[in-house]
Amino acid sequence: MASKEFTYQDVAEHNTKKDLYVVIHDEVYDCTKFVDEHPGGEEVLLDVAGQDSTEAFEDVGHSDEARETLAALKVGSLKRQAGDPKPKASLPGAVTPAAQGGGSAGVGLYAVVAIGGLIAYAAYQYLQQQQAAQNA
Ligand code: HEM
Repeated sequence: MASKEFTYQDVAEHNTKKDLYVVIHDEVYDCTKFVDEHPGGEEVLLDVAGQDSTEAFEDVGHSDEARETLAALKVGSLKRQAGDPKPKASLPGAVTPAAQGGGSAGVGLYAVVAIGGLIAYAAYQYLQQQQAAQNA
């Protein structure tokens, strides 16, 4: 199978029904011949023509058969360059957890552990007192 490298700009040029490339999981697929056969209709493919359609493809929950069809349409892989749209999983401008002060999740976790510890300690103390009271 061809393993040509495409830039996002290369793929973006193939954005018509007669020449339709899409990017899914950073691989490039030529859906030109498939667009008329797509059980989900041609519209959805035209909507994502020349773009990253990873999210659209995954949201539908395509079958293994669909994934096999997809594999057969592969023409190469995507070569990301600076300034390209980010992979669909992280939306443009989205704040990454690290930039958001990655500590916050950790602090929350510490708080849960600390509170859990306090509760356990209080329960232990309480039981000790109960036992002491019984033995008295
Ligand atoms: C580009 C490669 C794609 C391939 C090879 C593909 C293939 C298929 C196949 C084989 C089915 C039949 C059901 C199944 O086996 O899961 C299907 C259904 C469907 N596809 Fe795609 N698909 C592609 C892209 C997309 C995209 C980008 C969308 C965007 C939303 C989409 C939307 C749908 C929908 C909505 C159905 C359900 C149709 C129904 O059950 O009535 N597909 N696709």
